[in-house]
Amino acid sequence: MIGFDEACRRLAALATPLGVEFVPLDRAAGRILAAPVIARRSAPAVEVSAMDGYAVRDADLAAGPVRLRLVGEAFAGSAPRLAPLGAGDCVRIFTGAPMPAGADRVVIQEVTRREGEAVLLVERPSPAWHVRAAGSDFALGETLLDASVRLSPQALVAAAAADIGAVQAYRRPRLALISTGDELVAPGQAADAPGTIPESVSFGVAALADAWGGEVVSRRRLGDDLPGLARAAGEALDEADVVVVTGGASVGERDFSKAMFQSHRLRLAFEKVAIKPGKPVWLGRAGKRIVLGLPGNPSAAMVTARLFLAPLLAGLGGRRPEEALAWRTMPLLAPLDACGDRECFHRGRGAADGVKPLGNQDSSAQKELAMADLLIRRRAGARLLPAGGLVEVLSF
Ligand SMILES: Nc1nc2c(c(=O)[nH]1)N[C@H]1C(S)=C(S)[C@@H](COP(=O)(O)OP(=O)(O)OC[C@H]3O[C@@H](n4cnc5c(N)ncnc54)[C@H](O)[C@@H]3O)O[C@H]1N2
Ligand code: MOO
Repeated sequence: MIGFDEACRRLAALATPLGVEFVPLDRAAGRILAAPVIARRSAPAVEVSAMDGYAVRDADLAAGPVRLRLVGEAFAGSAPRLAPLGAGDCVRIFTGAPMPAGADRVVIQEVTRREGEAVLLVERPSPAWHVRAAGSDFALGETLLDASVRLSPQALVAAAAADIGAVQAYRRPRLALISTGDELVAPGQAADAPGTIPESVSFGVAALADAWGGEVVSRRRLGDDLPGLARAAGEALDEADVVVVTGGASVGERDFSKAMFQSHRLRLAFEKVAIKPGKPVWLGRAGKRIVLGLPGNPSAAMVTARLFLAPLLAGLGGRRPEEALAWRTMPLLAPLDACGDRECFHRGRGAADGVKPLGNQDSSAQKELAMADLLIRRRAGARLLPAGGLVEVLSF
C-alpha cells in the first residue's frame, strides 16, 4: 500500500491539461486562462472627466470671482472638442466625456450656478482635477490578466475592458459519474422500498466536481452486475475525459469497480492508499481517459473526492494539481485521538479561533458530514493531540 504523498505524485503525473479552446466572455466565468489577456485599447482612450460639471481653464479660476461663458457640451462618447478653450470659456461636461482641448480641470456642478449661457462659480472648487488621463487605468498592449488566472467576476470585467470578445481558456474536464450498488435507489424512493438506501454520494461528488472546474456530462446508478457495469464503463469512457466510479472499490464479492474496466484496458496508477478514511481509493488510465474509483462509504467518498478528484480536475483544467491542496495550520479546539498506521483525514468545522473535529468520524457518516468544512490531516502514528495543538487543515 502506498502513502498519501506518493499517491499525490502519481496523480499529478496524469493530471496534465487536456487542451485549449476559445470561450466567449459571457461563458468564461470561472475558466482558467491559457494565454494572457492583453489590452486592445487604452482606458480611458482619451483624457476624460471624472465628474458631472464644467471643464475650465486654471488661468480663469485664478482671477477671483468667476463668471464663465458656456461654449459647448461633452457627453461620454462625444468626439473630443479640438478647438482650444478660449479665455473665460467653459464646456458643460459629464462623467466619462472627453476633455476639451485647453481645459485643465472639471469643477463639479454643485459649486456652480447657471445663468443662461453664463456659469458662475459660487463656491471655491476643490483642488481635485476630476480628470482621468488617457491610459491611466491601462494602456494599449498592457497585460491585464496573466495566463493561468481563474476568471473571477472581477477579472471578467478587466477582460471585457481589454476589448476582447473571447478568451483562450483551458478545456474543462468532462466527467461521467457511475454509482454502483444493488441497494441504491434515487433519493425519494427508499422509504417505501425495504433493503434499499438513497444514493447520496453522487450528489456530493457532482457538486464538488463542478466547484473544481469539471463538467458532469452523465450520471448512472447501476446494480452490481459485471456485464452491465462493463457496458456502462465503455459508454462513460466514450463520453468523458474522467470517469468516477463510486462503491465496489473494496474486496467484497460484488465489488466490481475495477473489474468493470478490465476489458477497457485499465492500467492502474494506484490502488489502496494508506489513509483513513478512503483506503480503497484507486486511480488508473483506460486508453486516453482517466478513471478514479472512490469508496462507497459516503464520508470516505467525499474525503477522497476532495483529496484526489479536486487536484485531478485542477491539473486537467490548466492549474497545478497542488493548488487544490493548500494546507494551512490551525489550532485544535478539542483533543484529537492518536492516528494509527494509516494517515488520518478527520472531518472538522472551522471557527474564528480554530478547528473542531466532528464527533462522528465513521467513514459511513452522512449527518455530521454536512457540518464539515475542513479536513484535518494527521500523519500516521501521530499521538493524541490536546486542544490548542496545531494541525494541518484543508478547506473541504
Ligand atoms: N474485508 C475488507 N472489507 C472492507 C475493506 C477491506 O479492506 N477489507 N475496506 C473497507 C473500507 S476502508 C471501505 S471505505 C469500504 C468501501 O467499500 P466499497 O467501495 O467497496 O463500497 P461498497 O461496499 O460499495 O459500499 C460501502 C457502503 O457505502 C454505501 N454506499 C455505496 N455507494 C453509495 C452511494 N452512492 N450513496 C450512498 N451510500 C453508498 C453502501 O451501501 C455500503 O453501506 O469497504 C470496507 N470493507
Ligand atoms: O476507508 Mo474506509 O473509508 O476506512 O472505511
